[in-house]
Amino acid sequence: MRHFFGIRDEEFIRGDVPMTKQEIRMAVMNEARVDEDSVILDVGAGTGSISIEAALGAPKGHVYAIERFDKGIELIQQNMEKFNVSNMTVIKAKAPEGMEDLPELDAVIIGGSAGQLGNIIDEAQRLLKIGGRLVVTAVTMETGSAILKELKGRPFEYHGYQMAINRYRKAGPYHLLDPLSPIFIVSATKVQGEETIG
Ligand SMILES: C[S@@+](CC[C@H](N)C(=O)[O-])C[C@H]1O[C@@H](n2cnc3c(N)ncnc32)[C@H](O)[C@@H]1O
Repeated sequence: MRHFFGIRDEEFIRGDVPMTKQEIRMAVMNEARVDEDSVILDVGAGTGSISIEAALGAPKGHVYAIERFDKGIELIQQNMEKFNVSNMTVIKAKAPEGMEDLPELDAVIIGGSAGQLGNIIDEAQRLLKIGGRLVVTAVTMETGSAILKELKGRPFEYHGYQMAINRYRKAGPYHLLDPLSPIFIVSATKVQGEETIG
């Protein structure tokens, strides 16, 4: 049966590793154009929420999840088991390490880079098909602006936006708004030739 994106946050097994929230995850899946046979790389996979959604949305494809810390790797593996996901390979490495031997990719999603953004994008550029998608998220203004700097002069067409989600929270008979951390999303498509601003 087709997977409809939008697993609720509380369905994931979580620790103290930051996780991409449902509403943001949906935007990322949409920007990554995850299809049933997509081959996807998730860099900085954290608890695995993006990797799991992508793997369920690409049952004939494959997801590679790179995470540098053991506590994340354990959560990713637990979530794979919980969601019965087998079309996924977990790689413990600090990217761009771990990207050397990957196959051609339809999408690369970057949710963590630890000072390696330029080197990770170098590898993503090499691995992505023409028409493949690069989706980068950032919560700090510094990383948000580093993404734009790193895309300059590269063969990607891109657009971006900031998402600020305010969730309903019940307060007695009323509803208040609970804000999530605003996040920058830059969504790029690999093209032949030089960069253009979309
Ligand atoms: C904001 S969290 C990502 C959350 C994830 N998308 C999820 O839904 O659980 C960022 C993660 O990236 C990892 N990370 C940061 N830089 C990395 C790198 N260069 N290689 C691999 N993992 C990295 C961090 O350890 C952290 O778990």
